[in-house]
Amino acid sequence: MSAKQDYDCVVIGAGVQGSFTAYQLAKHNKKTLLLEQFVLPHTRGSSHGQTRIIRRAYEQDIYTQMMGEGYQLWAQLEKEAGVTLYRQTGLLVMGPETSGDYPLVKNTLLKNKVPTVILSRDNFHQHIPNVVLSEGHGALLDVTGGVLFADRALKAVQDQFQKLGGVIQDNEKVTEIKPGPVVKVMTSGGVYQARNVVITAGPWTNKLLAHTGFQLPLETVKINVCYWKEKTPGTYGVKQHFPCFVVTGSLESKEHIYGLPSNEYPDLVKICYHIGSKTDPDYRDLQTDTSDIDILKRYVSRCIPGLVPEPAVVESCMYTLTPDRHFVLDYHPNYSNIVIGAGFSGHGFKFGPVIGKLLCELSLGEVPSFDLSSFKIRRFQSHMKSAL
Ligand SMILES: Cc1cc2nc3c(=O)[nH]c(=O)nc-3n(C[C@H](O)[C@H](O)[C@H](O)COP(=O)(O)OP(=O)(O)OC[C@H]3O[C@@H](n4cnc5c(N)ncnc54)[C@H](O)[C@@H]3O)c2cc1C
Ligand SMILES: O=C(O)[C@@H]1CCCC=N1
Repeated sequence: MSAKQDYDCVVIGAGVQGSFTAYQLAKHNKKTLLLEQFVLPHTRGSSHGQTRIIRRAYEQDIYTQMMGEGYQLWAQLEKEAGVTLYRQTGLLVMGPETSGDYPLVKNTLLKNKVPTVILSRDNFHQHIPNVVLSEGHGALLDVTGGVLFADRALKAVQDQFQKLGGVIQDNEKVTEIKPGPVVKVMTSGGVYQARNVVITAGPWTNKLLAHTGFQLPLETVKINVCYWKEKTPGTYGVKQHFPCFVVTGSLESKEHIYGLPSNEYPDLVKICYHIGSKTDPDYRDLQTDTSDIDILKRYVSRCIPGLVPEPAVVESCMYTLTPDRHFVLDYHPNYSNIVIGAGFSGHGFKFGPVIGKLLCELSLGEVPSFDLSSFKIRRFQSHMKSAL
């Protein structure tokens, strides 16, 4: 085992959140180490794949407001790295018009003056051909919604971090954390110490937190990432201005479905179900439940008639869910020099640059740029158990 190396901050986990946090710390001239258990790039966590949706359409103001800054920070990274990371397609939101999330999303967009087009049932078809709007559903377009090029973004932020002098050690799993005024981090390849540690370990968060005698109420689920073939190539393509879309749910309709235009694989449209089956991140391939694919097949054949209602490609990914589906952005309850960013609940990618900024602010002891009360650990008081 190599000799101890000292850093101002060690960030554990090089997914989107850890990579942006490390980048922000390096921007603040902190000597920063980013540790990743797998060889980069990898497909075993939550941040891989070519695309993610970016949007301001949310039920809660806080996310819509955070994304106001999010768009600016994505543009800044595009400029710094000289790459395109965002493609504007618009985001189509459909859902029961008077119940569930749709009216909340509509209200948030209008209240926050986000460019929005409300589609009526009469003009829906003219704007969005080849999609059937379900009975009783409303529809709107979050105009600046679109696609983020996820793999490219991860590489860009990690490259920028290294250009700023940051160190990435991949293929190096953290095996132990010894908290204290100086935290000791043991890995499969070395021992490091730092005044501050940030844990951004995605689905493995609780496995790491166990070393600190603490557990969060997190659940990891596997998502089947399905791609559906266009009957006529290009029908739902970015070049045809087909938007990203989200079908919001309600108590009666359990549809929580989202999709992105065909782009990454020729003639294939990515459409996924937002609810997955419980898994262990180290054994996710053993989770073989496909009931989500059955729900998607029925939706595709009913509402997206230009697609073959049988997935042509199925990949996999994981969500790390909190009970209320809001993030965890907070200090460790027992160690103020350990910051936790976790529980991104299947909607965290677009926030990567903002989360990186916020976790960096927490780690530096600065006042965070946004009110983080929705993201505090103490909201789970009744769920939490000590691992001590
Ligand atoms: C199918 C799918 C679709 C999604 N769609 C969207 C979308 O359209 N828009 C959106 O905004 N979000 C979306 N998300 C959510 C978003 O991708 C996640 O919220 C985000 O990627 C979470 O990032 P993370 O950094 O927290 O986790 P991860 O990417 O999992 O990163 C954690 C990292 O920590 C590493 N690690 C863990 N333990 C250790 C250890 N002991 N030592 C060293 N390293 C360790 C892991 O290997 C991993 O690389 C989607 C997610 C999925 C799965
Ligand atoms: O976060 C997103 O935008 C996507 C779409 C809705 C469900 C989850 N991820």
